[in-house]
Amino acid sequence: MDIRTQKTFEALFALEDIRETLRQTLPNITNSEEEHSIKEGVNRVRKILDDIEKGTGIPEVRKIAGTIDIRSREETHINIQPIQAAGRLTPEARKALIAYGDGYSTCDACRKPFRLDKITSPPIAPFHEQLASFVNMDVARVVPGARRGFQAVASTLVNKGDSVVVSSLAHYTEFLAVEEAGGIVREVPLDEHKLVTADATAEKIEEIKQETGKLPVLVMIDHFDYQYANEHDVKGIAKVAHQYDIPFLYNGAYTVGVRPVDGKDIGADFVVGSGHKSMASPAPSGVLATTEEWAPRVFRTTQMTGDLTKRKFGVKEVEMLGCTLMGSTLIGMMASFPAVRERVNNWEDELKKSNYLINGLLAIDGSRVVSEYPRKHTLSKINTSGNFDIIAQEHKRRGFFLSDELSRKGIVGEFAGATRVWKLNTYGLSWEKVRYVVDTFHDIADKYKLQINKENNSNGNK
Ligand SMILES: Cc1ncc(COP(=O)(O)O)c(C=O)c1O
Repeated sequence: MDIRTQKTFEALFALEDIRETLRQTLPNITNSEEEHSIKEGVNRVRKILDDIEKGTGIPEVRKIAGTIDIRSREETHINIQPIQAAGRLTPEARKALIAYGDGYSTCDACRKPFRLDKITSPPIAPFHEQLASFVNMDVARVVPGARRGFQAVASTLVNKGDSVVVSSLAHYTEFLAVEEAGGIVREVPLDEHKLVTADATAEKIEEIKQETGKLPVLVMIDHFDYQYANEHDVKGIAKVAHQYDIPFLYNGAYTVGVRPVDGKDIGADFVVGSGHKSMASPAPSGVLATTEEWAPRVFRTTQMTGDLTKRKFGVKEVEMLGCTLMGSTLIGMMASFPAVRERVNNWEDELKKSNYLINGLLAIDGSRVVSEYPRKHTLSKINTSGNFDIIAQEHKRRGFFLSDELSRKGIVGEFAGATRVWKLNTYGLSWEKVRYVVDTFHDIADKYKLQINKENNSNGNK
């Protein structure tokens, strides 16, 4: 959706808000000053809509947008922030946030068997089915963040002292989930390309078996890690895990919602995704999907009864603590889902843009890409200690000079002050914006007399 359409949508929404206030207040208005100010508000929104039509309205929109919690960064800037890109909400999700802000607003039509994933109005039950088929698994639940997916699986499978195999680039939340269950994390070392391989995973499993006399109870690997966004051989690793009869958890925090994910093809027993990282959804949200085989264990229902009252709690799922996401978090996720389901098909183009930008940076003498290259993700880590950081040493603003230069040109999101090793993300930026970012970096390089090799901008040296 282009910015103009989005603005129109937002202004319409603000207008709707004012209309609602009018509807509620008008019959009681005795105070002509109040009436006047409401009418003035309506006129202001009308003017914004006119301005948008003429293409002149953005600053005015920002004023009113502030009142309905619209962030100004995406309206007036190009944001290359590394972890926010694919979690940014669609206008539909923004609308859902307000409409379903009340926590139990999803529960009006909750009928027997009284569980979130069984509610059909709004269509939460079909959404769960769509989520499962989106990642080609059998059963799915929404969870408050990928970390709660790890937690549910670890709590189900891991007993005190059990080993769990993770990558040595695993996210800290995987460690916490295992720790909480009483398990011990064992990391697979990286190879020289900073990748986790199937062979290294097999060696680690053998090592654990030798040392403890027991096999690990779970292998949990990030498809793309959070450090470099390098792609790890999840399919090969799942195969190894299964050769030992160990279940495999696929961490798709950086994939589910941005590129196609086929859990069955990968050989995953569990697929975990993050709504606020990669599914244009409000935080905290995520998905845990599994197979028919594992669903009865990880989504087991309670056996508890009240000792005095003999109450039973029906089909409430233990690991989900009954129900998980409610209100606007869930409806926001659902509102973005049609767009998310569609956008995964654009992944190849997203990768072209990512590589275009990285190549543009590599063309500046002294740049290096720390992530694997060519890029297989839109998140990348780069090293500019050989160019921008040298300028920073002499500059009166030190490391902040680069952020100053970028934000002067409307580019934000890099870690302010970081001119050595830093991350950026191109996800969702149009070609026009990506080209503009590259041109801006080149302009800054020119200004500070750095060498640019425009013909040879595919230098991928590490
Ligand atoms: C690789 C990876 N896994 C898991 C997580 C946790 O995701 P969530 O915030 O949805 O719990 C993150 C968050 O940054 C991550 O980078």
